[in-house]
Amino acid sequence: TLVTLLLQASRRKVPKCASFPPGPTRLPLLGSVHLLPQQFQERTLAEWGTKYGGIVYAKLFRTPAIVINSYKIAHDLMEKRSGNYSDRPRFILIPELLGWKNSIVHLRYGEQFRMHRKWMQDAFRSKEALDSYRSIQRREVSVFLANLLSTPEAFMTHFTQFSASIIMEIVYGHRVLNDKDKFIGIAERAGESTVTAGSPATMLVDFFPIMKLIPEWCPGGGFKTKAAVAHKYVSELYEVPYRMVREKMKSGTARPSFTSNLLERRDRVGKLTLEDEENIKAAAATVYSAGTETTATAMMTFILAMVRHPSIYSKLQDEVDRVVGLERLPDFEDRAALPYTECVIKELYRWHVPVPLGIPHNTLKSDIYGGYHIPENAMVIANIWAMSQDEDIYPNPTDFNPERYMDNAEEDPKNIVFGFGRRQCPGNELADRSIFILVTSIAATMNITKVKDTSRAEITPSLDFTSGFVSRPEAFSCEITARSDKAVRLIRQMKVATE
Ligand code: HEM
Repeated sequence: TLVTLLLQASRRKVPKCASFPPGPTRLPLLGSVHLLPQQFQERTLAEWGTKYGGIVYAKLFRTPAIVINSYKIAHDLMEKRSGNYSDRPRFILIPELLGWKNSIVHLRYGEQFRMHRKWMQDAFRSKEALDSYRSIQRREVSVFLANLLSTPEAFMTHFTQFSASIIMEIVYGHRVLNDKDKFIGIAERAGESTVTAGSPATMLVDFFPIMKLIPEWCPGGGFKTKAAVAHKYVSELYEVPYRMVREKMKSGTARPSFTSNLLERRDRVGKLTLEDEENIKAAAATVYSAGTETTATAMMTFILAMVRHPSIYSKLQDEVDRVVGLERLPDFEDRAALPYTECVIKELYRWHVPVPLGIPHNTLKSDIYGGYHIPENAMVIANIWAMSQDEDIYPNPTDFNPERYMDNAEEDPKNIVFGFGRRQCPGNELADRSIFILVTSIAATMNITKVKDTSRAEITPSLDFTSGFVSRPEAFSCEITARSDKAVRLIRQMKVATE
């Protein structure tokens, strides 16, 4: 009878008619990781898609993984069945060893996640909240344009300062005055050390939780040294700006912010617990780290695309000039009248997606899709990059071609690049508004051209991108110059008016 029961149980786990989706060979212990390179994993996972189909089954060590390379399948599972696909796998390295505790990015699907998600939705998805950030965005655009006039070659740094300043002010009410800002320094150290400590090799601990018990001095324990450095910087990011807000609130000098609003709400309903404080610190630090590099990356891609496609840039400038005129700079209200600009923005998201593999989801229960069995507790990896380059949705996907979206002919990439379902990026609207106002303001005031070598031949920047969680263009050069004296005057006037 025991044998019968066991047989029944195993039959229940994998229904007779359903097998796992096809996938690459799996070795004992390793699963399929021996087939995964350290760099540009999205490309290998996309090759698996070509070979085995839109849904692939693999094993990462002992963890079952479902790789989704097709937008339709991602939509069917992660959107339409999002109740089952919105959990995260248990990560150890980043939340436990690097100190990103209570960060929504790693929270399992449950009460605490829902609370953080609501905070994010209220602050970054409501029209009222988003509209209230416009004045900050306008001011930072004017700072950005003035910086671009004085040091155009440092455009990459200016984009980072732009997105960092906006988020610092929204999250902590702190106004950034220059690139030597103390809080930005803290956040950058936390971000950089997380990337260094979180390389694919050290991620092993996520698959072998037992490794976290290995002492630092033991062979194989080296990852813990890097993790300890990151932990120190991440704690600084959690604590220092938070304490600044608390102190300013006490002295009555705090500007309203994401952090001060959450604290006030808690204060109003009674005592603020230590647990509340931990959650608020984590939410604030997470917004900063999730929102800065991603937005800056999309803007770097915009410049790269425009240097390589001068005729598209002049068409964009023509539309902006026609709608906005030459007497003022573009504003958020102009958006509805700028259809070509809208297509350029869609295409810059798709042409090179900032977060190629998104963040893995996890199944809560087993499921059947297309006759295949999807196990419970499987890591679900949506290959956003593969979807953005899918020839069936976007013919000639490597071309930068804004016209493909005219008359809504092709899928809006915004449905892909920000992820899926209840985990979809809560900062998508804020990022999109920042990108709109930057794209149009740059088009209205600046010319972007290729640099020339000593024999005056134009140099086309290459299409090289960094590999990693966020993938941005490798550093490249271009000429950015003011379009006219009038454009320079408008930038100066806007700077004075928004200060
Ligand atoms: C162009 C800019 C951006 C891109 C491409 C981007 C992309 C993404 C992606 C792909 C995910 C994973 C979604 C999933 O799991 O399915 C994500 C999550 C997230 N993003 Fe963004 N993002 C951007 C900007 C921002 C901004 C500005 C903020 C903050 C205001 C932000 C905050 C977050 C947070 C908190 C999460 C985790 C959500 C959760 O786990 O529930 N992002 N983002």
